[in-house]
Amino acid sequence: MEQSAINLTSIGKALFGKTLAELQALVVELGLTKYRATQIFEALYKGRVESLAEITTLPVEVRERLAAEGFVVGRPVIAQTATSVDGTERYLMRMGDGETVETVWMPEGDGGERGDGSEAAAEEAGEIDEIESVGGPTHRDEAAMNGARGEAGPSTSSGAKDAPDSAQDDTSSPGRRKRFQDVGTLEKSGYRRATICISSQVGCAVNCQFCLTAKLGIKRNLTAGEIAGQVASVLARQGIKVGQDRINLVFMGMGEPFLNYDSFMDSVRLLSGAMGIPESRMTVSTSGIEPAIRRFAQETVRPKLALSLNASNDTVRAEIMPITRKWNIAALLEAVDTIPLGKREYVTFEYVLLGGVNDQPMHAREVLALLGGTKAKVNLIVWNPGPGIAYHQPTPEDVAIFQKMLIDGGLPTYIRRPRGRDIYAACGQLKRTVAEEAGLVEIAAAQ
Ligand SMILES: C[S@@+](CC[C@H](N)C(=O)[O-])C[C@H]1O[C@@H](n2cnc3c(N)ncnc32)[C@H](O)[C@@H]1O
Ligand code: SF4
Repeated sequence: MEQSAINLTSIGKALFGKTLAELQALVVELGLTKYRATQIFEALYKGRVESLAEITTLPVEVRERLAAEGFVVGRPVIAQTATSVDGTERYLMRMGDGETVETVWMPEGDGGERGDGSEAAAEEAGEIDEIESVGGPTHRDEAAMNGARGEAGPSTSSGAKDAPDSAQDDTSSPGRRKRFQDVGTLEKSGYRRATICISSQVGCAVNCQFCLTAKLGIKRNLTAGEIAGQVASVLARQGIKVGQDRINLVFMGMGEPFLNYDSFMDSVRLLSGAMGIPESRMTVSTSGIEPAIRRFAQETVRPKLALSLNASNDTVRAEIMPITRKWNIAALLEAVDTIPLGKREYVTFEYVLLGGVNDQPMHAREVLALLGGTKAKVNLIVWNPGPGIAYHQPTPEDVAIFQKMLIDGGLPTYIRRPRGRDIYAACGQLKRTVAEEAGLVEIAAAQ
């Protein structure tokens, strides 16, 4: 790995993240032939090189010229790792200017992608071979055409299959063990399946009261190269063969992707166009930035959308997510309605269950009133605790009742499997310093 990739203060000299057109402009400016840009492009995104020296398709003098001009590959570097008992790996990713974010590797995923209409979810459920991604009616139109709530959604039995595995991490249960054995089986059958959770900002400005990342505040946006580069670094570490292995991406790590919209969307284009991961295998989660949701609805290439609803009315939501005072639930749902959905595509509504705050039957009824009759599915997330955050986990009984009420009301409802809670890698736990300072996580230096 080139030393300058770590010490570089200017991230502007990073090649990783540049489009082919940008690389072409760059090489032409240096007086090199345009074809060199294609070689660099291939090496960066397909060859997964970490340093200029590894771009052996380029003549030595061209590599030296690039180095002399200060250019580096500049892909995020895995500086530290933590491994969970459940197989999840959490990486501390260091950027060119020394800032760090966290990225999570989840063999087999966390269930967050289930039932969202994505290719991955549908294949997993054995529903389809192929899926239409954009251009259909909006989620309310489609539901109306189906004539019934949740008619096109996963069956309630499939929701029940993900049964409340309680508010506790249950990695010792036979069911859980079987899921991990399945990874080995998949490997033997020739491919691997995993989900990578990506960060979009260093910290976050949104200040959700239940989220550990919020405690960081916002330091800066990540560039498109830094967002896509997290994926490239993890794929390289895991030896993943894109096109053969099944990789899902969730933009659910540190930060609010829709407050870094342009870089987020540029990274989507790099990941799909240059790195070959279809956008139908990507899901972006937003806390609800209304103008950005409307913009997202206009994109021709876009991931699936997950909206962090997290409360059934504006009063509770404003308490736990102060951003609700800017854009309330009604405004968010109207914006979501403008998204043209594929035939089997759903909008996911994430709902973090906080004991005694938003997890009671009256809240479930309000959720049904908000989302009933739409092409929505709900992902319940049992709150993951963090130091200094004074919420409680819901009881397993309350989780079960909440899920059953939504399913009975016609909303496909899943419970997200918590991954890597023991290493602070689960939803909303990505805040390295707090966890480490509290002595809760053992971090190993990356090999
Ligand atoms: C960490 S956020 C990142 C994406 C985006 N900023 C958002 O809020 O949707 C991903 C999901 O984690 C949820 N979350 C945050 N803190 C959590 C916690 N402590 N336990 C469980 N889920 C949490 C959020 O509500 C959101 O649905
Ligand atoms: S839940 Fe999402 S938007 Fe809210 S503070 Fe955490 S990362 Fe930011």
